[in-house]
Amino acid sequence: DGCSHAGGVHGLLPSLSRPANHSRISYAVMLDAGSTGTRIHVFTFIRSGPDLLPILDNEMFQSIKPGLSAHVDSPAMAGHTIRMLLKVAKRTVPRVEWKRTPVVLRATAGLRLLPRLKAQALLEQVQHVFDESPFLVPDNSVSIMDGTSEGILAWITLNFLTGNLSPPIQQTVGILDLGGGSTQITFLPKLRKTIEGVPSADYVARFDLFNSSFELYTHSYLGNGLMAARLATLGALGAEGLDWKVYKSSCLPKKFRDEWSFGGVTYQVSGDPEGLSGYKSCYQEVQKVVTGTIHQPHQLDHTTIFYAFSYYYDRAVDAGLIDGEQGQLEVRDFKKRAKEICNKTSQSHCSSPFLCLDLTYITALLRDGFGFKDSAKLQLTKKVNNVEASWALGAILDHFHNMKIH
Ligand SMILES: Nc1ccn([C@@H]2O[C@H](COP(=O)(O)OP(=O)(O)O)[C@@H](O)[C@H]2O)c(=O)n1
Repeated sequence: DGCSHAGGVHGLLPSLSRPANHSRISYAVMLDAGSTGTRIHVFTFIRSGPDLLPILDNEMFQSIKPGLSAHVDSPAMAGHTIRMLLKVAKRTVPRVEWKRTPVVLRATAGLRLLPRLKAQALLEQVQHVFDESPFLVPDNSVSIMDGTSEGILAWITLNFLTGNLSPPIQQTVGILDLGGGSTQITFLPKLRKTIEGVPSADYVARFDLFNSSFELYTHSYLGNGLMAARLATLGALGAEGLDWKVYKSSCLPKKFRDEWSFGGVTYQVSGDPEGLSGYKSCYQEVQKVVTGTIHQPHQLDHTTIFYAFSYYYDRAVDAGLIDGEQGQLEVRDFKKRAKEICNKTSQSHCSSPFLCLDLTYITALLRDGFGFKDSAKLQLTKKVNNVEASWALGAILDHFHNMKIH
């Protein structure tokens, strides 16, 4: 991951109501403490009034691996990570603006999965680095974000970047986010039945924007991110990384054996040398991680376009399904490629030993989990107009506009 400059996302404001002399440039820094890495987003906005959405002029982005949870037993390293990333903010934001520029960190599934006190110790290190920094440190600047907010804020980002949030709001896009620890689905239902059919109240989120209230279907599944799903498939979720224990799966190449780490724990993993291999047995294994846990929304029709990012995008690239920053796929394309990779015993299977498992899991999650049809179209996305597809931008917009998410 390198740095990127956004070209400027315009046309989101009704310019009539914006006297030029009242608009000013402001900066905001959001750190995303994910389960597989920590990232910094430095946003440059042109703001004209508290009631209007700002124009996003630029995003500077950089990331560091692994995530903070890998430093669970050495919290000082977490502080070091944050100090390194804040250097990007110092280089990007003019010195005179530092004390007016808010810095915020939100942690996702990696820290949600840790014992409370251990996560707390990591966050205290972050808070300490923030307090020593020259930036504006708002109240509640360092915390673990709940899964519902993660889904809604990513929905806000993608709809802001695709120009769907400027009034009058007509068409919106849905989002599918596949992290390491958790996965999110969020969309604006067109049918009342979708809201009425939710299993519990926390599948519905409301917030206000331009005097309209939105009611979204959203849910975050902790333990169904791609790395957590690997662990669950291997039967190692919640288990310790014991030296003598080898976790096996028919999704891995028969002769493969290696160490694999997630969330600060290292596991011995291997294929099943005497047992089964290939797509069919792999599908049965990953299906167990999906069925019974994922709710199928009443309506996932063809009229709502879903933007799929994070690991959906990364694995589509690894599998050679798309190249470039965006590409359209159907759910059946994941299935077809999963079959090809899992049923192939050649070298390529061994050079990316987890690709069969990952593609098969993505296929099962989309079809058996959420209930997408094979013909459902997904917009695979890394960036829109040069800005990262992530909840980070939505979180900053919420910080400035207080959308009263509940
Ligand atoms: N700005 C971002 C954030 C995450 N990601 C990708 O998202 C995936 C994992 O997300 P994550 O580590 O935040 O996982 P969770 O903590 O959300 O479960 C990785 O493939 C990252 O490379 C990205 O491409 N760009």
